Amino acid sequence: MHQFKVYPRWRPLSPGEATTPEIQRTHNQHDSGRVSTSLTPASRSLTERPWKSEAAFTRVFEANDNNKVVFEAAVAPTLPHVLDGRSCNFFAYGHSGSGKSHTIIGYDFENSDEFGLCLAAARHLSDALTDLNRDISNPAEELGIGIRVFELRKNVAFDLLNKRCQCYVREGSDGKTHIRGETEVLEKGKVRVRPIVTKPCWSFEELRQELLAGLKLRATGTSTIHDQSSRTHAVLELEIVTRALLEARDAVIDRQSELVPVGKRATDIYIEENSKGFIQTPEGKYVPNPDYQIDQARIDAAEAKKAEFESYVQQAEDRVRHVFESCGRACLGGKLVFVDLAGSEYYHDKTTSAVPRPKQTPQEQQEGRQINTDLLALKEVIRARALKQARIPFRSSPLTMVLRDHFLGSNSSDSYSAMILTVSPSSDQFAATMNTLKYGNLVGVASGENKRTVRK
Ligand SMILES: Nc1ncnc2c1ncn2[C@@H]1O[C@H](COP(=O)(O)OP(=O)(O)OP(=O)(O)O)[C@@H](O)[C@H]1O
Repeated sequence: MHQFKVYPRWRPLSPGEATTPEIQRTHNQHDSGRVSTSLTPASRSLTERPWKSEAAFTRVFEANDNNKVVFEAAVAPTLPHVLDGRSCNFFAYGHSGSGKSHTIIGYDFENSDEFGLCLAAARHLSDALTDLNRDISNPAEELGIGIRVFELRKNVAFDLLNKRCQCYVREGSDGKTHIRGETEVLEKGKVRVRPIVTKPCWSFEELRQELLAGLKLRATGTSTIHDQSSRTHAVLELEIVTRALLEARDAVIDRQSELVPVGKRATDIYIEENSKGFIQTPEGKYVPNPDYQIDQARIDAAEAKKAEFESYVQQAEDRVRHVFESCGRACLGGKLVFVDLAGSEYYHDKTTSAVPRPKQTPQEQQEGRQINTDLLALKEVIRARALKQARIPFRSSPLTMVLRDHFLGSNSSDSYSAMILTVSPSSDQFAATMNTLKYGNLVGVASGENKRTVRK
């Protein structure tokens, strides 16, 4: 069964907010086990009115719950699924400064009680893999954690483990999502279409260093962290890998890269022959050119070459499948995906939001529209999955395209996702907090829907 849980997390008042009154909130547990939340503003105004969610939340974390409490409740129960080879996804959503980075990445890399969810999960996974590796003698089969970190803005992914290189989110002819960068020319004229880099880590310490190095790029690559980081979705992926798996996947990228020019040449020859073989009449119709006989043998030779290179890709993909089948470890390919979603200040749902939007520049408005599209698409994907619809609208936005494989995973009928809604208790932030909880409420309700309760 696909589970999607939503957890509001209230952060403490910051030192700057110490004298501000707190938003009054009460939580009510329903028979379903889910929790509803009621908010009361410090003072009544047109935009700040009491609001009550539906029974949409699994549990509410209060300001005195540290990262360890959140990890134990929301992430730790999913680790057995990851060690069984499945994908588990965690989203943090909230206004700028509400605690998304504190929750997902954490600011304390020494005190394990304050590790962000990603690092805490990596430490637990690492410990589990150390145990599993004890009886492995072949280095190619040693289990490690492959880490990928990128920021997503529109359909561009900035690879934080590869100098913020730009990659583009596209759907391939195989129907899968590919995140690929420019074509690199290597030695001996070999070409390679650069993928998002996977850094394999064979110890927790190695992973911590890779993550820290990548996150530094997130900060220095933008003008101010708080202003800019809220306008992108940050994606951190941890996957259980072996050297054999990474090598097999690299071979797929190499074969696909080799196919690109061969496929292009076949297309070019086809177009060239057909543009010579037909002419346009004065009436605008295309008819065979009496002065040129299409060279079908040339087209066929190019197509045959393309088919040959496609078969190399197929063989490389078969090799990846073989690595999975012969590994004998169910955990191979198990994934944890953490997404620090763009700031909720950009989200606006016209059916629910009475919250005025902050004044934005035209560029911010355009980015805001894209973020809105992403977040609505995410909600619709969650809803379609809860309803077990045959067609899940993954193509609706680059964010949902990127998440497609993670949602489907190796066993789409048994996956797990959760969203942490980070909110500020400061009454100054009432509108922002309510906006975040409203989105979480929609997601929570959507994920709880099933065929019997579907609303027209
Ligand atoms: N639950 C919490 N407990 C203690 N401190 C917190 C908590 N949540 C957030 N903070 C503190 O609040 C500040 C802002 O949090 P954070 O940087 O995580 O916000 P953010 O939502 O990621 O912002 P942005 O989207 O702008 O990057 C940080 O100093 C962080 O340590």
